[in-house]
Formats: sequence, structure tokens, C-alpha cells
Amino acid sequence: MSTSAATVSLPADWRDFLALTKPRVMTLVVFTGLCGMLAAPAHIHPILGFTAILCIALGAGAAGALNQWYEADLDAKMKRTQKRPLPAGRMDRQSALHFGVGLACFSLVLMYFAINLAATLILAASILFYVFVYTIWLKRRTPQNIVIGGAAGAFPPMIGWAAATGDVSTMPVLLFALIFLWTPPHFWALALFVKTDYANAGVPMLPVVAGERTTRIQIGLYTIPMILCAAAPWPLGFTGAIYGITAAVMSGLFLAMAVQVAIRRTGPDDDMAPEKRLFKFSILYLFVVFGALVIDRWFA
Ligand code: HEM
Ligand SMILES: CC(C)=CCC/C(C)=C/CC/C(C)=C/COP(=O)(O)OP(=O)(O)O
Repeated sequence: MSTSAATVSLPADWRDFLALTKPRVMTLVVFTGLCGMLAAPAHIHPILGFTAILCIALGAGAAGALNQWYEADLDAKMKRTQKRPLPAGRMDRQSALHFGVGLACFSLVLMYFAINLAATLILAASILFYVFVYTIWLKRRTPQNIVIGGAAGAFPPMIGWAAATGDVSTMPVLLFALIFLWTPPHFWALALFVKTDYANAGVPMLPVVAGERTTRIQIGLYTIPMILCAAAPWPLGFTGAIYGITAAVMSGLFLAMAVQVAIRRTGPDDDMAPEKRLFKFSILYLFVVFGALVIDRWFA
């Protein structure tokens, strides 16, 4: 259990509450949720659609706040996270806890009454998974933390789909699998160049525990099933050529960058440019592939 990381010296303002929700990561979470909703074979009224996306954003924000409530001690030890409201002492942990629990309850109640049970249950699963399975249980215990805990971030397209259709079928499961398999290359590419931060904080991320070589190989190994999942919707008849060709081009680029990272040997002064490029590209990849899904459905 984490302890209070710093003396609280400044009153928190709305920017600190916004920072608790991890807004930058949330943009992609919300985008994949929106694309899952718009790619579904059912129309949802725009106001209900907006409400469902709002619920995903609030639920993800709640999960981010509860993550920061629990790991203020870890965040205080890492350069990348030291300026967050809790480790910087601009907010007390209880406020973050109340904010996170309140937001989670609000998003779930709104989803249930405005949308449907299926979307509510999957949203609840993703909040619970991120907070309890990833943050509290696995993150400090095993380098497989992000493989298993990563499921939390893979649910949003399924939530969007369920909001539009009321259920879940093969296609949203494929979209879940795509993000699930994307998460290890996304995160481990970053972990390779912020390895020292994690080592200092005592977090057992793969490069710290198993070494760089293993991490590089694992990045390559997860990329192969990931691109198969990205390719599958076209031959399975769920999408057309716009999606199929876009996914193939983006997956080809992803594979090339992942292989480059997988086979590289680096010295202590290496600038880690290929790893940084792969991390940045991983984000663009999901934006473009999910965007293509919607363009294919609506404009093809
Ligand atoms: C367990 C799974 C994941 C882990 C451990 C992880 C970890 C990280 C970390 C540490 C960063 C750097 C953020 C920062 O500098 O504050 C990051 C950035 C990012 N992640 Fe992930 N991530 C995961 C899953 C996801 C998922 C599922 C998405 C969305 C679908 C996502 C989207 C992003 C985006 C958009 C950024 C860039 C944020 C920025 O520009 O600052 N991540 N991720
Ligand atoms: C719809 C819904 C509830 C989604 C929630 C899932 C979600 C926000 C997934 C993204 C995962 C994420 C931000 C991991 C960051 O890892 P970390 O927490 O180890 O990163 P840190 O070191 O920056 O805190």
C-alpha cells in the first residue's frame, strides 16, 4: 500500500484534477471507443452516442485518478511522474480517492441508465481491471503486469460497440485482441528508454527484470499476432479494402520498426532513437487503424 509521498503545500485546482485523469492517454482510449461504436452495424442516436463516449472518458479518467491515488509513492520516485499532483504535494490522497470513486460511480450509473447493461458491465470491468488487477495487484509484482493488466485499455472499442448494439460479437473481440497484443510493444518500447526510472522506483518492468535482449525479442514476438489481428477483419468480411489496405500498410511499418528494435544491440550512450520512434508510431498506428475502420464503414 502506498504512503503519502509529499507534504501537501498548495491547494489543488481544476488543472490538478484534470491531470489525475491522464488526459493525453485518454484521447486514444476515447478514440478507440468512439471507433468501436461507429464501426458497429447499428445506429445509435447522436446524443446517446455522445453520452456513451462521455461515460468511457469519465470511467477512464476515474481509473487514472485511482491509479495515481494508489501509486503516489512510485510516482514520486520517477522523473516522468514526479510533477503529478500527488507526488508534487498539490493534492492530498483522500481527494484523489474521492474524486476517482465518485467519477467511476457517476460514469457507470450514467452508462446504465442512458445506454445499456452490456456497455456498463464492460466499462466496470475495465475500471476494475486497471485499478485492482494492474495497479494494485500486478504492477509491483511481475514483469507480466502490462500483458495481463493491459486488458483494461483494450476494452473501450468493445464498450463502444456494446453501446450501439447492446451486445458483443466476433468483431469487437478482434478489436479487443488487437489492442491487447499492441500494448506490450507500445509499453516495452517506452520501458527500454525509461528503464532507469523504473529500476530506481523498484517496479519490475521487463527490461529491469529480464534485461534488454529479452524485452526486444518479446516486442518482436507480440507484433506478429498483433498484425494478424489487425489484418483479420478484411478477409473475415467485417470490413472492406479501405480498412484492409490501411491496416496492411501501417502493420508493415510497425513490423519494420519492431524488427529493427528487436535485433538492435545498444551501448550505454545509445540515444535509443529507434525505440522512441516505435513508441511514438505505436500511438499513431492505433489512431490510423481505428480511423480507417470508421472511414471504411461509413464512406466505402
Ligand atoms: C498497461 C498498459 C499500458 C501501459 C503500462 C502504458 C504506459 C504508458 C506510459 C508510461 C506512457 C507515457 C505517458 C507519460 O509520459 O505520462 C504512455 C503513453 C501513452 N499511452 Fe500508453 N500504456 C498502456 C496502454 C495504453 C492504451 C491501452 C492506450 C490507448 C488505447 C495508451 C495510449 C497512450 C498514449 C496516447 C500515450 C501518449 C501520451 C502522451 O502523449 O503523453 N496506452 N503509455
Ligand atoms: C475505459 C477505461 C476504464 C480505460 C482505463 C484503462 C486505461 C486508461 C488504460 C491505459 C493504461 C495506462 C494509462 C497505463 C499507464 O500505465 P501506468 O499506470 O503504469 O503509467 P504511469 O507510470 O504513467 O502511471
